[in-house]
Amino acid sequence: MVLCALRQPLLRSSSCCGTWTRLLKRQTRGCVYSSVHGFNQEEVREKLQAFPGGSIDLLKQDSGIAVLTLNNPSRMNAFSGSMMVDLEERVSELENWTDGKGLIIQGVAETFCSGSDLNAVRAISNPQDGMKMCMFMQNTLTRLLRLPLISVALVEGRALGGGAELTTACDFRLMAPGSVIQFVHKHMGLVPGWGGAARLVRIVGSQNALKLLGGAVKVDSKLGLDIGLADGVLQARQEAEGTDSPLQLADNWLSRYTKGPAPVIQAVKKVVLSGRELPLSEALRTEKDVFGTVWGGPANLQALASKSKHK
Ligand SMILES: CC[C@H](C(=O)O)C(=O)SCCNC(=O)CCNC(=O)[C@H](O)C(C)(C)COP(=O)(O)OP(=O)(O)OC[C@H]1O[C@@H](n2cnc3c(N)ncnc32)[C@H](O)[C@@H]1OP(=O)(O)O
Repeated sequence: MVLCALRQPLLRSSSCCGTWTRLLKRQTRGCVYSSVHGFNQEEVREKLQAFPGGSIDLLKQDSGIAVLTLNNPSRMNAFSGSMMVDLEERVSELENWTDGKGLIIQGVAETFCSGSDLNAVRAISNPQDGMKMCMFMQNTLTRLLRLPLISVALVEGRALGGGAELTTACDFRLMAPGSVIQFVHKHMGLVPGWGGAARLVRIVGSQNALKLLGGAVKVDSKLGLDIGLADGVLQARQEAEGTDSPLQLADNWLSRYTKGPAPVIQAVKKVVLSGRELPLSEALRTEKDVFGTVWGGPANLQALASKSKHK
């Protein structure tokens, strides 16, 4: 298996500018589907742009933690076609963020995401268009999960359908009180198609995944913690002034894992990613390669010089 995120630096350093390079990068970085699979990214992008609405906004903070915000409040942050394209573009930006360490994904208006925009879904309900959208979103969410950033979905309100799938493309999920993650696909006569089933099995195991998909179960924060879908629950927000917002709480929660130099944090994500996705021999070789990028590096030499103790 090709682990694209780990190989990107090779692509970047050996390529020159120009349209061909950009096209090649876009096709190969997609990881799961390319022209070999009859997938034409540019064609699908054009089709999706015909269903506009909302936006995906990216804020890269000096702390090295970026915030990606789903912004389509009149539709409970459902994914319009143009938001799918936006997401792909924001992921490209993050792939090129050398100083990045962490990522928080949230929705505006105290809710996460109600899945695909049903107006767009109705318009492309034929199998051919459905397949194209599915391949586009699988590519984007695979690249999102493979970013060398430690990512967390901040779930407030509802994460439904494709919104639930999006949470599985993050390393962690934090649930606000009263929030729900629900794979409603069965009720829509569907199964997940954005890679959500494959990822869910890896997060909660096949027994729990079968229950969640087969029963379209509403996962609240308690159940989420019990089965390992949630990694933390935010405290109920006090109305008093000075209490942290959910985003501040998520930022604090994540910062314990992103504290340190970017190359080291990125290396941590890369070795875990390769362990998670690759057969053991390949994961070990990748680990060796990643180890080589930090051994004798500035952070390593500084730690050696300071004779640090780990009491
Ligand atoms: C299944 C797989 C597929 C994929 O993977 O691609 C999908 O994701 S399909 C989408 C699955 N999601 C849904 O079916 C959600 C349907 N909506 C609801 O269940 C409710 O709207 C809910 C629970 C999100 C919110 O209920 P509430 O009573 O609090 O509010 P409203 O229903 O009045 O919703 C407000 C406003 O938002 C519009 N809305 C909500 N979700 C969507 C959506 N996914 N697509 C388009 N529009 C959506 C809703 O129609 C209301 O609009 P209004 O103009 O005020 O009627």
